[in-house]
Amino acid sequence: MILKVSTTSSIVAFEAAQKEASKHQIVKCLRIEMSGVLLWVSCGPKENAISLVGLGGKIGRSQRRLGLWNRISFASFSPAVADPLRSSEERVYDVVLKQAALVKRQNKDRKRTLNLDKSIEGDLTNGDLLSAAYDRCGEVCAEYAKTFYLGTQLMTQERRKAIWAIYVWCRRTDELVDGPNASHITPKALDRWEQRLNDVFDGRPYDMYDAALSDTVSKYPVDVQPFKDMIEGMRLDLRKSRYNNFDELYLYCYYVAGTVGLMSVPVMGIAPESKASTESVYNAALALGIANQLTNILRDVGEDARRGRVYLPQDELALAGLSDDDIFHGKVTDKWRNFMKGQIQRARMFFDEAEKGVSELNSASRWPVWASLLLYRQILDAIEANDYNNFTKRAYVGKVKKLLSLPTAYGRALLGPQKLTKMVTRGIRSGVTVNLSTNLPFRLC
Ligand SMILES: CC(C)=CCC/C(C)=C/CC/C(C)=C/CC/C(C)=C/COP(=O)(O)OP(=O)(O)O
Repeated sequence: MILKVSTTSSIVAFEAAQKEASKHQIVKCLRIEMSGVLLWVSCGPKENAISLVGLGGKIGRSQRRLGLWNRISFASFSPAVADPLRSSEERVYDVVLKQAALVKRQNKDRKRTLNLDKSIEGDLTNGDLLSAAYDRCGEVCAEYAKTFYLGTQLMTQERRKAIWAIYVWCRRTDELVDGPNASHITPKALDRWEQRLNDVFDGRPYDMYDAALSDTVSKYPVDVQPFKDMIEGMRLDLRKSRYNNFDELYLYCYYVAGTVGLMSVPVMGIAPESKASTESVYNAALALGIANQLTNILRDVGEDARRGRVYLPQDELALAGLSDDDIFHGKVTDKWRNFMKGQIQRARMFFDEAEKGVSELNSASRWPVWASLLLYRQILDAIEANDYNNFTKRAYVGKVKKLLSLPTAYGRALLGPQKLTKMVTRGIRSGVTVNLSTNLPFRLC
Protein backbone atom coordinates (compact mmCIF):
# COMPACT_ATOMS: atom_id res chain seq x y z
CA MET A 1 0.00 0.00 0.00
CA ILE A 2 1.28 3.43 -0.74
CA LEU A 3 -0.43 6.34 0.83
CA LYS A 4 0.92 9.77 0.26
CA VAL A 5 -0.21 12.58 2.48
CA SER A 6 1.11 15.89 3.60
CA THR A 7 2.62 16.11 7.06
CA THR A 8 -0.34 18.12 8.31
CA SER A 9 -2.84 15.32 7.76
CA SER A 10 -0.77 12.54 9.29
CA ILE A 11 -3.50 11.45 11.68
CA VAL A 12 -6.00 11.07 8.87
CA ALA A 13 -3.42 9.05 6.97
CA PHE A 14 -2.74 6.88 9.97
CA GLU A 15 -6.40 6.07 10.42
CA ALA A 16 -6.79 5.33 6.74
CA ALA A 17 -3.70 3.13 6.77
CA GLN A 18 -4.92 1.18 9.78
CA LYS A 19 -8.34 0.67 8.24
CA GLU A 20 -6.87 -0.56 5.01
CA ALA A 21 -4.28 -2.66 6.79
CA SER A 22 -6.97 -4.48 8.77
CA LYS A 23 -8.88 -5.30 5.58
CA HIS A 24 -5.89 -6.64 3.75
CA GLN A 25 -4.00 -8.39 6.55
CA ILE A 26 -1.13 -6.07 6.07
CA VAL A 27 1.77 -7.10 8.26
CA LYS A 28 3.92 -4.07 8.03
CA CYS A 29 3.27 -0.42 7.76
CA LEU A 30 6.10 1.99 7.32
CA ARG A 31 6.28 5.72 7.50
CA ILE A 32 8.69 7.41 5.21
CA GLU A 33 9.28 11.09 5.28
CA MET A 34 11.03 12.55 2.32
CA SER A 35 11.40 15.97 0.85
CA GLY A 36 8.78 17.16 3.34
CA VAL A 37 6.32 14.56 2.08
CA LEU A 38 5.00 11.80 4.25
CA LEU A 39 4.36 8.48 2.60
CA TRP A 40 2.68 5.41 3.93
CA VAL A 41 3.99 2.19 2.60
CA SER A 42 2.83 -1.24 3.65
CA CYS A 43 3.47 -4.66 2.39
CA GLY A 44 1.44 -7.82 2.50
CA PRO A 45 2.15 -11.04 4.37
CA LYS A 46 4.97 -11.82 1.97
CA GLU A 47 7.83 -9.42 2.45
CA ASN A 48 8.12 -8.70 -1.24
CA ALA A 49 4.42 -8.39 -1.92
CA ILE A 50 3.63 -4.75 -2.20
CA SER A 51 0.06 -3.96 -2.89
CA LEU A 52 -1.70 -0.71 -3.28
CA VAL A 53 -4.62 -0.77 -0.91
CA GLY A 54 -5.24 2.87 -0.40
CA LEU A 55 -4.19 6.25 -1.52
CA GLY A 56 -4.22 9.28 0.71
CA GLY A 57 -3.20 11.61 -2.03
CA LYS A 58 -1.51 11.62 -5.36
CA ILE A 59 2.18 11.31 -5.87
CA GLY A 60 3.33 14.76 -6.79
CA ARG A 61 4.76 15.44 -10.20
CA SER A 62 8.15 16.36 -8.77
CA GLN A 63 8.40 13.05 -6.90
CA ARG A 64 7.46 11.14 -10.01
CA ARG A 65 9.94 13.07 -12.08
CA LEU A 66 12.69 12.23 -9.63
CA GLY A 67 11.71 8.60 -9.76
CA LEU A 68 11.16 8.56 -6.02
CA TRP A 69 8.07 6.39 -6.26
CA ASN A 70 10.14 3.50 -7.57
CA ARG A 71 12.95 4.08 -5.15
CA ILE A 72 10.62 4.02 -2.19
CA SER A 73 8.83 0.87 -3.22
CA PHE A 74 12.08 -0.91 -3.86
CA ALA A 75 14.34 0.36 -1.14
CA SER A 76 11.85 -0.02 1.68
CA PHE A 77 11.27 -3.68 1.12
CA SER A 78 14.72 -4.91 0.45
CA PRO A 79 16.71 -5.00 3.69
CA ALA A 80 19.80 -5.84 1.69
CA VAL A 81 19.69 -2.42 0.10
CA ALA A 82 21.54 0.02 2.27
CA ASP A 83 19.58 3.17 1.70
CA PRO A 84 19.78 6.37 3.69
CA LEU A 85 16.01 6.61 3.39
CA ARG A 86 15.62 3.78 5.85
CA SER A 87 14.84 5.07 9.31
CA SER A 88 16.17 3.48 12.50
CA GLU A 89 12.75 1.97 13.09
CA GLU A 90 12.77 0.27 9.72
CA ARG A 91 16.26 -1.10 10.27
CA VAL A 92 15.40 -2.34 13.75
CA TYR A 93 12.24 -3.92 12.38
CA ASP A 94 14.42 -6.05 10.12
CA VAL A 95 16.03 -7.48 13.25
CA VAL A 96 12.57 -8.19 14.67
CA LEU A 97 11.62 -10.10 11.54
CA LYS A 98 14.88 -12.02 11.64
CA GLN A 99 14.35 -13.04 15.27
CA ALA A 100 10.78 -14.10 14.59
CA ALA A 101 11.84 -16.15 11.57
CA LEU A 102 14.51 -17.84 13.65
CA VAL A 103 11.98 -18.92 16.26
CA LYS A 104 9.70 -20.33 13.61
CA ARG A 105 12.58 -22.21 11.98
CA GLN A 106 13.99 -23.52 15.22
CA ASN A 107 10.60 -24.62 16.42
CA LYS A 108 10.58 -26.91 13.43
CA ASP A 109 14.06 -28.34 13.77
CA ARG A 110 16.62 -27.21 16.23
CA LYS A 111 20.07 -28.52 15.57
CA ARG A 112 22.44 -26.21 17.41
CA THR A 113 24.48 -28.30 19.80
CA LEU A 114 26.52 -27.15 22.69
CA ASN A 115 30.19 -27.82 22.47
CA LEU A 116 31.16 -27.08 26.03
CA ASP A 117 34.20 -29.35 26.06
CA LYS A 118 36.01 -26.55 24.25
CA SER A 119 35.48 -24.21 27.19
CA ILE A 120 38.43 -21.99 27.93
CA GLU A 121 38.67 -22.14 31.71
CA GLY A 122 38.41 -25.62 33.07
CA ASP A 123 35.66 -28.12 32.67
CA LEU A 124 32.37 -26.27 32.55
CA THR A 125 30.47 -29.21 31.13
CA ASN A 126 30.12 -30.59 34.59
CA GLY A 127 26.42 -30.53 35.50
CA ASP A 128 27.11 -29.39 39.05
CA LEU A 129 29.23 -26.50 37.88
CA LEU A 130 26.59 -25.47 35.41
CA SER A 131 23.98 -25.62 38.08
CA ALA A 132 26.18 -23.52 40.38
CA ALA A 133 26.69 -21.06 37.52
CA TYR A 134 22.94 -20.63 37.10
CA ASP A 135 22.54 -20.20 40.86
CA ARG A 136 25.13 -17.41 40.81
CA CYS A 137 23.22 -15.75 37.96
CA GLY A 138 20.07 -15.98 40.08
CA GLU A 139 21.87 -14.31 42.99
CA VAL A 140 23.02 -11.44 40.80
CA CYS A 141 19.51 -11.00 39.43
CA ALA A 142 18.06 -11.07 42.97
CA GLU A 143 20.52 -8.41 44.06
CA TYR A 144 20.05 -5.96 41.21
CA ALA A 145 16.49 -6.56 39.97
CA LYS A 146 14.52 -7.74 42.99
CA THR A 147 10.98 -7.43 41.64
CA PHE A 148 11.87 -9.05 38.37
CA TYR A 149 13.69 -11.83 40.20
CA LEU A 150 10.60 -12.43 42.33
CA GLY A 151 8.51 -12.65 39.21
CA THR A 152 10.83 -15.19 37.62
CA GLN A 153 10.02 -17.54 40.50
CA LEU A 154 6.70 -18.21 38.80
CA MET A 155 8.40 -19.46 35.64
CA THR A 156 9.50 -23.02 35.09
CA GLN A 157 12.94 -23.68 36.51
CA GLU A 158 14.48 -24.03 33.05
CA ARG A 159 13.08 -20.73 31.81
CA ARG A 160 13.96 -18.75 34.90
CA LYS A 161 17.56 -19.98 34.84
CA ALA A 162 17.85 -18.93 31.22
CA ILE A 163 16.40 -15.48 31.95
CA TRP A 164 18.90 -15.03 34.79
CA ALA A 165 21.82 -15.96 32.52
CA ILE A 166 20.70 -13.40 29.92
CA TYR A 167 20.13 -10.79 32.61
CA VAL A 168 23.64 -11.27 34.00
CA TRP A 169 25.24 -10.92 30.57
CA CYS A 170 23.30 -7.67 30.00
CA ARG A 171 24.28 -6.40 33.44
CA ARG A 172 27.95 -7.16 32.83
CA THR A 173 27.81 -5.46 29.45
CA ASP A 174 26.19 -2.41 30.99
CA GLU A 175 28.78 -2.37 33.79
CA LEU A 176 31.54 -2.06 31.19
CA VAL A 177 30.44 1.50 30.46
CA ASP A 178 28.50 2.33 33.61
CA GLY A 179 30.36 0.44 36.31
CA PRO A 180 33.36 1.31 38.49
CA ASN A 181 35.88 0.61 35.71
CA ALA A 182 33.93 2.53 33.10
CA SER A 183 36.55 5.28 32.76
CA HIS A 184 39.10 2.71 31.51
CA ILE A 185 36.86 1.14 28.95
CA THR A 186 37.91 1.55 25.33
CA PRO A 187 36.38 0.50 22.01
CA LYS A 188 39.06 -2.22 21.92
CA ALA A 189 37.79 -3.66 25.19
CA LEU A 190 34.30 -3.76 23.71
CA ASP A 191 35.68 -5.58 20.67
CA ARG A 192 37.18 -8.16 23.01
CA TRP A 193 33.85 -8.47 24.82
CA GLU A 194 32.20 -9.11 21.46
CA GLN A 195 34.77 -11.77 20.59
CA ARG A 196 34.04 -13.40 23.91
CA LEU A 197 30.34 -13.28 23.07
CA ASN A 198 31.04 -15.14 19.83
CA ASP A 199 32.88 -17.75 21.86
CA VAL A 200 29.91 -18.08 24.20
CA PHE A 201 27.61 -18.70 21.24
CA ASP A 202 30.11 -21.21 19.86
CA GLY A 203 30.03 -23.09 23.15
CA ARG A 204 33.38 -21.81 24.44
CA PRO A 205 32.60 -19.94 27.65
CA TYR A 206 35.30 -18.13 29.62
CA ASP A 207 33.77 -18.25 33.07
CA MET A 208 30.78 -19.66 34.87
CA TYR A 209 28.38 -16.83 33.92
CA ASP A 210 29.35 -17.36 30.30
CA ALA A 211 28.82 -21.08 30.72
CA ALA A 212 25.25 -20.48 31.88
CA LEU A 213 24.64 -18.29 28.83
CA SER A 214 26.26 -20.83 26.49
CA ASP A 215 23.91 -23.44 27.86
CA THR A 216 20.91 -21.13 27.50
CA VAL A 217 21.60 -20.19 23.89
CA SER A 218 22.01 -23.86 23.05
CA LYS A 219 18.54 -24.60 24.39
CA TYR A 220 16.46 -21.66 23.21
CA PRO A 221 16.19 -19.97 19.81
CA VAL A 222 18.18 -16.96 20.94
CA ASP A 223 20.08 -15.16 18.20
CA VAL A 224 23.42 -13.43 18.68
CA GLN A 225 22.30 -10.24 16.87
CA PRO A 226 20.55 -8.48 19.79
CA PHE A 227 23.57 -9.25 22.00
CA LYS A 228 25.92 -7.73 19.44
CA ASP A 229 23.61 -4.78 19.07
CA MET A 230 23.73 -4.17 22.80
CA ILE A 231 27.52 -3.99 22.63
CA GLU A 232 27.07 -1.56 19.72
CA GLY A 233 24.93 0.55 22.07
CA MET A 234 27.83 0.68 24.53
CA ARG A 235 30.15 1.81 21.72
CA LEU A 236 27.65 4.52 20.87
CA ASP A 237 27.53 5.63 24.50
CA LEU A 238 31.32 5.99 24.48
CA ARG A 239 31.45 8.27 21.48
CA LYS A 240 28.15 10.14 21.51
CA SER A 241 26.60 12.44 24.08
CA ARG A 242 23.95 14.19 21.95
CA TYR A 243 21.11 12.89 19.79
CA ASN A 244 20.02 15.09 16.92
CA ASN A 245 16.53 13.71 16.59
CA PHE A 246 14.23 10.94 17.72
CA ASP A 247 15.42 8.64 14.98
CA GLU A 248 18.92 8.64 16.50
CA LEU A 249 17.55 8.27 20.01
CA TYR A 250 15.31 5.40 18.94
CA LEU A 251 18.32 3.51 17.63
CA TYR A 252 20.19 4.07 20.89
CA CYS A 253 17.17 2.87 22.90
CA TYR A 254 16.95 -0.22 20.71
CA TYR A 255 20.63 -0.99 21.23
CA VAL A 256 20.64 -0.68 25.00
CA ALA A 257 17.12 -1.84 25.93
CA GLY A 258 15.02 -2.99 22.98
CA THR A 259 17.57 -5.75 22.51
CA VAL A 260 16.70 -7.10 25.98
CA GLY A 261 13.13 -7.58 24.85
CA LEU A 262 14.28 -9.50 21.76
CA MET A 263 16.60 -11.69 23.83
CA SER A 264 13.86 -12.47 26.35
CA VAL A 265 10.98 -13.59 24.14
CA PRO A 266 12.52 -16.88 22.95
CA VAL A 267 13.08 -17.86 26.56
CA MET A 268 9.82 -16.55 28.00
CA GLY A 269 7.96 -18.28 25.22
CA ILE A 270 4.78 -17.45 23.37
CA ALA A 271 1.55 -19.03 24.68
CA PRO A 272 0.69 -22.09 22.59
CA GLU A 273 -2.87 -20.81 22.25
CA SER A 274 -1.71 -17.41 20.98
CA LYS A 275 -2.98 -16.44 17.56
CA ALA A 276 -0.76 -13.41 17.31
CA SER A 277 2.05 -13.43 14.80
CA THR A 278 5.52 -14.05 16.20
CA GLU A 279 6.64 -10.70 14.78
CA SER A 280 3.95 -8.84 16.71
CA VAL A 281 5.07 -10.39 19.99
CA TYR A 282 8.70 -9.50 19.30
CA ASN A 283 7.53 -6.06 18.33
CA ALA A 284 5.80 -5.64 21.68
CA ALA A 285 8.92 -6.82 23.49
CA LEU A 286 10.99 -4.31 21.56
CA ALA A 287 8.47 -1.59 22.44
CA LEU A 288 8.77 -2.44 26.12
CA GLY A 289 12.53 -2.06 26.01
CA ILE A 290 12.19 1.29 24.19
CA ALA A 291 9.51 2.48 26.64
CA ASN A 292 11.67 1.54 29.62
CA GLN A 293 14.71 3.28 28.22
CA LEU A 294 12.80 6.44 27.30
CA THR A 295 11.41 6.48 30.84
CA ASN A 296 14.90 6.02 32.22
CA ILE A 297 16.13 8.95 30.15
CA LEU A 298 13.25 11.19 31.27
CA ARG A 299 13.80 10.27 34.91
CA ASP A 300 17.56 10.85 34.78
CA VAL A 301 17.74 14.14 32.85
CA GLY A 302 19.52 15.98 35.70
CA GLU A 303 21.83 13.13 36.55
CA ASP A 304 22.84 12.67 32.91
CA ALA A 305 23.37 16.42 32.46
CA ARG A 306 25.81 16.39 35.36
CA ARG A 307 27.79 13.81 33.37
CA GLY A 308 27.65 16.09 30.33
CA ARG A 309 25.04 14.00 28.58
CA VAL A 310 21.77 15.03 26.98
CA TYR A 311 19.81 12.16 25.50
CA LEU A 312 16.75 14.24 24.60
CA PRO A 313 16.35 14.88 20.86
CA GLN A 314 18.06 18.18 20.03
CA ASP A 315 15.61 19.12 17.28
CA GLU A 316 12.63 18.68 19.59
CA LEU A 317 14.33 20.71 22.29
CA ALA A 318 14.97 23.51 19.81
CA LEU A 319 11.40 23.37 18.60
CA ALA A 320 10.23 23.84 22.17
CA GLY A 321 12.55 26.85 22.48
CA LEU A 322 14.96 24.98 24.74
CA SER A 323 18.67 24.23 24.58
CA ASP A 324 21.32 22.25 26.43
CA ASP A 325 21.94 25.33 28.57
CA ASP A 326 18.39 25.20 29.89
CA ILE A 327 19.01 21.62 30.91
CA PHE A 328 22.33 22.41 32.57
CA HIS A 329 20.69 25.26 34.49
CA GLY A 330 17.89 22.91 35.44
CA LYS A 331 15.07 25.41 35.80
CA VAL A 332 11.52 24.07 35.51
CA THR A 333 9.68 26.49 33.26
CA ASP A 334 6.41 26.22 31.35
CA LYS A 335 8.42 25.56 28.21
CA TRP A 336 10.08 22.64 29.95
CA ARG A 337 6.79 21.32 31.31
CA ASN A 338 5.22 21.37 27.85
CA PHE A 339 8.23 19.71 26.34
CA MET A 340 8.19 17.01 29.00
CA LYS A 341 4.47 16.39 28.49
CA GLY A 342 5.16 15.48 24.87
CA GLN A 343 8.08 13.23 25.80
CA ILE A 344 6.05 11.43 28.46
CA GLN A 345 3.18 10.93 26.05
CA ARG A 346 5.53 9.32 23.58
CA ALA A 347 6.98 6.96 26.20
CA ARG A 348 3.42 5.98 27.19
CA MET A 349 2.61 5.11 23.60
CA PHE A 350 5.47 2.63 23.58
CA PHE A 351 4.15 1.14 26.81
CA ASP A 352 0.71 0.85 25.18
CA GLU A 353 2.30 -0.96 22.26
CA ALA A 354 4.12 -3.31 24.63
CA GLU A 355 0.96 -4.08 26.60
CA LYS A 356 -0.65 -5.58 23.51
CA GLY A 357 1.96 -8.32 23.47
CA VAL A 358 2.27 -9.31 27.12
CA SER A 359 -0.87 -11.44 27.12
CA GLU A 360 0.52 -13.42 24.19
CA LEU A 361 3.42 -14.70 26.28
CA ASN A 362 3.43 -18.02 28.09
CA SER A 363 1.25 -17.80 31.18
CA ALA A 364 4.11 -18.05 33.69
CA SER A 365 6.07 -15.29 31.96
CA ARG A 366 3.23 -12.79 31.94
CA TRP A 367 3.29 -11.84 35.60
CA PRO A 368 6.90 -10.67 35.90
CA VAL A 369 6.58 -8.77 32.64
CA TRP A 370 3.35 -7.07 33.74
CA ALA A 371 4.86 -6.27 37.12
CA SER A 372 7.96 -4.63 35.65
CA LEU A 373 5.90 -2.85 32.99
CA LEU A 374 3.45 -1.36 35.49
CA LEU A 375 6.21 -0.35 37.88
CA TYR A 376 8.33 1.31 35.25
CA ARG A 377 5.34 3.01 33.67
CA GLN A 378 4.52 4.61 37.02
CA ILE A 379 7.86 6.42 36.95
CA LEU A 380 6.27 8.64 34.29
CA ASP A 381 3.43 9.46 36.72
CA ALA A 382 6.05 10.25 39.35
CA ILE A 383 7.75 12.73 37.00
CA GLU A 384 4.39 14.46 36.59
CA ALA A 385 3.83 14.39 40.34
CA ASN A 386 7.21 16.11 40.75
CA ASP A 387 5.88 18.88 38.50
CA TYR A 388 8.39 17.80 35.81
CA ASN A 389 11.39 18.58 37.97
CA ASN A 390 13.64 15.80 36.74
CA PHE A 391 16.70 17.98 37.28
CA THR A 392 17.01 17.71 41.02
CA LYS A 393 14.18 15.37 42.10
CA ARG A 394 14.42 11.70 41.32
CA ALA A 395 11.07 10.24 40.27
CA TYR A 396 10.45 6.97 42.03
CA VAL A 397 7.59 4.66 42.78
CA GLY A 398 6.99 4.28 46.50
CA LYS A 399 6.84 0.91 48.25
CA VAL A 400 3.06 1.03 48.73
CA LYS A 401 2.41 1.76 45.07
CA LYS A 402 4.87 -0.96 44.11
CA LEU A 403 3.10 -3.50 46.30
CA LEU A 404 -0.30 -2.45 45.02
CA SER A 405 0.87 -3.02 41.45
CA LEU A 406 1.68 -6.65 42.09
CA PRO A 407 -1.92 -7.92 42.39
CA THR A 408 -2.87 -5.79 39.37
CA ALA A 409 -0.05 -7.40 37.43
CA TYR A 410 -1.16 -10.81 38.61
CA GLY A 411 -4.76 -10.13 37.58
CA ARG A 412 -3.66 -9.06 34.11
CA ALA A 413 -1.37 -12.05 33.80
CA LEU A 414 -4.37 -14.33 34.27
CA LEU A 415 -5.79 -12.98 31.02
CA GLY A 416 -4.47 -15.08 28.21
CA PRO A 417 -3.89 -14.27 24.56
CA GLN A 418 -6.20 -11.86 22.81
CA LYS A 419 -9.43 -13.50 21.86
CA LEU A 420 -9.78 -11.18 18.87
CA THR A 421 -8.61 -13.18 15.93
CA LYS A 422 -7.60 -10.18 13.89
CA MET A 423 -6.20 -7.37 15.91
CA VAL A 424 -6.05 -4.28 13.74
CA THR A 425 -2.56 -3.56 14.87
CA ARG A 426 -1.35 -7.13 14.84
CA GLY A 427 2.03 -7.30 13.28
CA ILE A 428 2.02 -3.68 12.45
CA ARG A 429 5.12 -2.00 13.59
CA SER A 430 4.62 0.93 15.87
CA GLY A 431 6.36 4.18 15.38
CA VAL A 432 5.99 7.55 16.84
CA THR A 433 6.85 10.86 15.41
CA VAL A 434 6.51 14.33 16.70
CA ASN A 435 4.12 16.55 14.88
CA LEU A 436 6.24 19.55 14.24
CA SER A 437 3.45 22.08 14.55
CA THR A 438 2.20 21.05 17.99
CA ASN A 439 5.18 19.16 19.38
CA LEU A 440 2.78 16.42 20.39
CA PRO A 441 3.79 12.91 19.59
CA PHE A 442 1.49 10.95 17.32
CA ARG A 443 1.61 7.28 16.78
CA LEU A 444 2.00 6.81 13.12
CA CYS A 445 1.66 3.16 12.49
C1 LIG B 1 6.22 -7.37 26.16
C2 LIG B 1 6.71 -8.68 25.76
C3 LIG B 1 5.97 -9.38 24.69
C4 LIG B 1 7.78 -9.29 26.30
C5 LIG B 1 8.62 -8.75 27.35
C6 LIG B 1 10.09 -8.68 26.96
C7 LIG B 1 10.91 -8.00 28.02
C8 LIG B 1 11.29 -8.77 29.22
C9 LIG B 1 11.28 -6.72 27.86
C10 LIG B 1 12.01 -5.98 28.90
C11 LIG B 1 13.07 -5.12 28.34
C12 LIG B 1 13.91 -4.49 29.42
C13 LIG B 1 13.79 -4.91 30.84
C14 LIG B 1 14.81 -3.58 29.04
C15 LIG B 1 15.74 -2.93 29.95
C16 LIG B 1 15.34 -1.51 30.07
C17 LIG B 1 15.92 -0.66 31.14
C18 LIG B 1 15.95 0.78 30.86
C19 LIG B 1 16.37 -1.14 32.29
C20 LIG B 1 16.88 -0.23 33.34
O1 LIG B 1 17.92 -0.85 33.98
P1 LIG B 1 18.66 -0.09 35.15
O2 LIG B 1 19.53 0.98 34.62
O3 LIG B 1 19.22 -1.11 36.05
O4 LIG B 1 17.37 0.59 35.83
P2 LIG B 1 17.26 1.40 37.15
O5 LIG B 1 18.21 2.56 37.00
O6 LIG B 1 15.82 1.83 37.15
O7 LIG B 1 17.60 0.48 38.27
